[in-house]
Formats: sequence, structure tokens, C-alpha cells
Amino acid sequence: MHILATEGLTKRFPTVTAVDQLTVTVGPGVTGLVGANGAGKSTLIKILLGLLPPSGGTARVLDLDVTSQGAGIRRLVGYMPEHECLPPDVSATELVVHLAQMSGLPRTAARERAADVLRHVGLAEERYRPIGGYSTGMKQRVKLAQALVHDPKVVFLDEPTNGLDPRGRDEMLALVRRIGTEFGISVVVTSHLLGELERICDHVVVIDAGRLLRSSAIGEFTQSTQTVTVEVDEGMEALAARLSETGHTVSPQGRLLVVQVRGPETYDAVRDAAADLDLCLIRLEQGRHRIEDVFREEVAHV
Ligand SMILES: Nc1ncnc2c1ncn2[C@@H]1O[C@H](COP(=O)(O)OP(=O)(O)OP(=O)(O)O)[C@@H](O)[C@H]1O
Repeated sequence: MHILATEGLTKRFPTVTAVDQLTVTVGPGVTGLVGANGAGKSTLIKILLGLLPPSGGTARVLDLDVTSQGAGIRRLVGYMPEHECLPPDVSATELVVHLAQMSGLPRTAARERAADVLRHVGLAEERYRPIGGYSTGMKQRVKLAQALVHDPKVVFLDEPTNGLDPRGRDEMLALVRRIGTEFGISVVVTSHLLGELERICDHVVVIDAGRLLRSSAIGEFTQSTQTVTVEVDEGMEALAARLSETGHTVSPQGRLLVVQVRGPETYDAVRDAAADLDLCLIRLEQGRHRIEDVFREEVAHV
């Protein structure tokens, strides 16, 4: 079953079309929703939660319609909003227990469940202190805990690494990945940093100015642009010429030669060319374009 499916989904604000004829489906697992600031990620999430009515098109989450079944969707989906929205004068425990009760759990179960999720997100003793004194990283964890407390099937995490330092980012990304793998909850996570999502997602959806740019499994993203880096002690020009003759695209980078991989035969071609030319092959290293490079190329072609 699809986690979500949209068809021609559109959201117009008075001066901007934030989501523009978006047709996309997302399956289970960890999915990254990538786009620059203002691309329409938050607007899309709010529509999917049934919090913002679309101007056109349709969207379903867990097979529920966003315009008529929003409450049903919010029972099954957890939401971590982008911006800070936490009350400063209550503790994380008080807030998360309260929200667990709001979602329908009796008090004892709510307390147990809140303690569990706060532990999972890495908030220990500090959970009893008022949130106003927390660091940004701790506040992000509280937002994540409240998204998980009603045991959702899916969570929408809007820029969970926002405002975090590099270590905080790494920890948050690892946590997001664990939610998808160990907890078995499907995740839709947004970021404007493509490199981040590459590390933790199974699937990536790229949007630009509200339009779908690409939706594919992480492997497909990088496979089509695979390269191999070759280093020889000398004779790089001759090797480059020979590989070009066999139809390969090569580009010298300093002492290295980067060859576009067309298939397994590319590795044979490099080996054979080096042997024919009697070159000493020092390095043959598989490289992949990062999603960021793929994204740049696709934007350039739009
Ligand atoms: N309530 C609103 N009224 C008018 N315009 C809005 C509203 N909400 C969003 N927008 C506009 O819609 C566009 C998409 O905004 P959105 O917040 O969805 O982007 P985003 O990809 O989440 O970016 P960011 O990460 O910066 O939040 C932007 O141009 C924004 O200014």
C-alpha cells in the first residue's frame, strides 16, 4: 500500500503557487522530500495532514482522503513541525504525557508511553526540567517524541536537523533512520540539504517551485551517474585517448582520470587499455555522484 499518493495536487497562495500539479506516490520506508527553501515542502506536508485545503487535485495518506478524512489521517500520522512551537514553562515529560492523553491513551499508559519515547529520542534526566532551558537539539528531540507518542504508522518530519550543529545533525539523522528501521514506522523527512538525506533514505522525492523534479529509489539516483576514478603512474593522456576511442567519456582531474561507467565492460576497458599501453595501474576506484550533483544537473536541464 502507498503511504501517500497525490494527483495533480496544487496549492495557490495569493502571490505564489506553492504546490504545482504534483503527482507522486510514496511507499513504505524512509523517504526524503528534498527542495530548496520555499520549494513547497512544508505546504505539502500540511496538506497531507489535512491542515491546509488544496486548491486543486487530490491527495491520500494511508488511503485516506486529505480533504474529508484529515482527523483519521492525524490519528495514524505523527508530525514534527519545522518551527519552534514548544511551551517553555512545562517539562518534556509533562508535554508528551499530555499529548499522549490527548491522543486517547489513559493516564498510566500515557506516562509509560511518554517515558519510552523520550528515552528513545535520547532525553534522559533533563526531561523533568522546563523546555525553555533546553538546547535546540533537545527541543528537536521533544518535537520528535511528541510525533511518536501516539504510536503512528507514519511520521512526517519537517526539517528535523534545522539549527543543529554537525554532531547534532548526525545524531538526529541516525535517530530518523532508526525510526524507519527498528521502530518500523514509515518516515517522510524533509531537508534542503540533499547530502543529508542520501545517508538515511530509501527513496527521494525532489521538488522545485512546487513541481516534481524527480522521485526514485536512492540507488537509481546515483547509479545512472556512476564513475570510476583511475590513477596510473604515467601515461594518463594515452589512457584517456584510448578510452575515448572505445566510446567512453573521460575527464582528467589532476593526476586522476574520471571515467563514466557504461556498465561492467567499462572496468574491462580500463584494465585492457592499461595492459595494452603497458601502464602501471595504481588505483581503480568506484565513485558515485552524490545526489547533490544529480540534482544540480537536473535543475540545469529544466
Ligand atoms: N500561509 C501562506 N500564505 C502565503 N504564502 C505562503 C504561505 N505558506 C507558504 N507560503 C509560500 O509558499 C511557498 C512555499 O513555502 P513552504 O514553506 O511550503 O516551502 P518549504 O519548501 O517548506 O521551504 P522552507 O524550508 O523555507 O519552509 C513559499 O514561497 C512561501 O512563501
